[in-house]
Amino acid sequence: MKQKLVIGTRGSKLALWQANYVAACLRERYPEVVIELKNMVTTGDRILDVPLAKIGGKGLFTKELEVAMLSSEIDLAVHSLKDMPTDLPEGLILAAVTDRVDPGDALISPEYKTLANLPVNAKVGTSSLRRKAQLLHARPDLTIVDLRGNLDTRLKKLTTENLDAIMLAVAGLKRLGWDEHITQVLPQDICLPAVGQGALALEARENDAETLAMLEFLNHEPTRLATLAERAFLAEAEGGCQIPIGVYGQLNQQGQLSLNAVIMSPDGREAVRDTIVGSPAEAAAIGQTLAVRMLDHGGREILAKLFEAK
Ligand SMILES: NCc1[nH]cc(CCC(=O)O)c1CC(=O)O
Repeated sequence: MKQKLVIGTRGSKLALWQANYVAACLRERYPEVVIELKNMVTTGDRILDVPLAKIGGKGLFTKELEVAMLSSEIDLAVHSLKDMPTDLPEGLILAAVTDRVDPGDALISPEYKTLANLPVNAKVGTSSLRRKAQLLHARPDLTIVDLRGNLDTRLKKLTTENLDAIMLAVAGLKRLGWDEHITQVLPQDICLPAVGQGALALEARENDAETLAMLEFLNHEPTRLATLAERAFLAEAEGGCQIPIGVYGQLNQQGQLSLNAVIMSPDGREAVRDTIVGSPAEAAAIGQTLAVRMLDHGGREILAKLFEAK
């Protein structure tokens, strides 16, 4: 067993909460091991004034941490699984995927509370294409305003930018103890989450058997399998740019893996929805099969138009 583990993390409040959470779990499990945190700045943290969809490129919030891991400056990195690209750099693997706090998306609207209650043309802040498309699908009249920055910045913008509502992940709000701001958790028939939303990913070196073994107890196998299917779906559906996709995988009571997904045009007018159920042992194949099926049933046209528009 290692004497010391260095955890790399971004410096945002949410990232620090997540890294400290993992550090606390490790300290409790291995009281004799020194657990250190190392703060790092990623490209995604540096560029705050450009909509994420426009920066493009994968791994905006992970790359600098991965470089540090490969050079053994840090032993593991804690990320929101949602922010991790589907293909990891050579030599790095997902050592563990934690149980999800909550996969859902929340509406925060102090005045109107729910989506149905928002007045015509209400201004809603989000910088996620996925949330934008699903909001517009349900409410084509809404005006969607770009909203970037850390969770605290975004909450402040609700007031400073005169927005009627903003949308954020339930998980992030809960972790920071800000869930009392939530006025509605959107049902999944209106808004499907992002791939991996709500789960933490522990990334480590593939050849670092000691660290991998020490992290294993943090892995929640049903969540790992469900998100494996979600990530396989994304890898198959995505042509290299951010696209409006929602997907949620879950092990049901019979132990079967079910996956619900939607592919939408950015304006929310076109939508392809589908569901698949299968054996968790086939998680990756299930995700891939669903993506192919949805691409064949209208998804490809939606994506083609998206690329044309770029
Ligand atoms: N895109 C940033 C990000 N990455 C992870 C979370 C929340 C926590 C999670 O989904 O696990 C958030 C904030 C948000 O989307 O509102």
